Amino acid sequence: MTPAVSIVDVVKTFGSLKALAGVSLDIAQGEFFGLLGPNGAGKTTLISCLAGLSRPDAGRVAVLGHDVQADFREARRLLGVVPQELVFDPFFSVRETLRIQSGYFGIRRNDDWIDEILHHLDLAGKAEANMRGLSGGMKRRVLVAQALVHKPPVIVLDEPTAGVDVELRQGLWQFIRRLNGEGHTIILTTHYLEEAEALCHRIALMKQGQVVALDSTANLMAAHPGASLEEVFMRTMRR
Ligand SMILES: Nc1ncnc2c1ncn2[C@@H]1O[C@H](COP(=O)(O)OP(=O)(O)OP(=O)(O)O)[C@@H](O)[C@H]1O
Repeated sequence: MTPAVSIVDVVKTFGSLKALAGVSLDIAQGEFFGLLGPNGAGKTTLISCLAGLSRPDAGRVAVLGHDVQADFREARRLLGVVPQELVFDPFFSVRETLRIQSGYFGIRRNDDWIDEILHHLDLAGKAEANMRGLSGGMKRRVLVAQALVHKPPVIVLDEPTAGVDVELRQGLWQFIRRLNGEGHTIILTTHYLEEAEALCHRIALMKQGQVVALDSTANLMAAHPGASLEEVFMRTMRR
């Protein structure tokens, strides 16, 4: 089966800094995949290359077989990205923001799906509120909603729960799990390692632009009996 995501020998430099020093990784369709690593490891840079927002110096990235550079529109359509940074037009309401995002993908009359997403993200009561009036955690949930408007088969979440309270985090994971159960591939970066441990089938640990461990969550844990994923992470990073 075509991988959901195929990353081959990707290098990305910023001046003398190698943010990605040759990363290769396949993520299968339907996986719940964790991309973990300390600040500056290269996770967001890799996601930017995947989303076509950043051009690698070398290597190839494809989404469901569509090359991100050569076939950008199709690759982008297959991908939903929840970015780390909160960037919005403050004058639009939540619903308008989601309608505009739907329009980018050529989707009209998307309100049934928009309402369903808003319901699952506990934002239904805020549909007509202006973005500038939302709290940080609510804005982050709108970012998640924005990534889902076009029902992408591959969903990338870059630290989606930063600043989201415990109850809503649970609701968010329930919804993401459901989407995964329905066949969507999920790629998650997070610094909450207990979340990654509970959710991800397979994990890549990144350090200084390289993948330093890549295995099923069960195998990673079995190699360090009695240790939590946080301890496995710390030991791997110290090596
Ligand atoms: N546009 C840029 N210009 C210069 N350096 C950059 C740029 N984007 C990223 N970097 C550098 O590349 C390295 C990898 O950054 P990246 O944001 O990918 O890390 P990360 O693993 O996502 O970290 P975090 O967990 O803090 O989000 C860092 O050293 C960062 O400073």
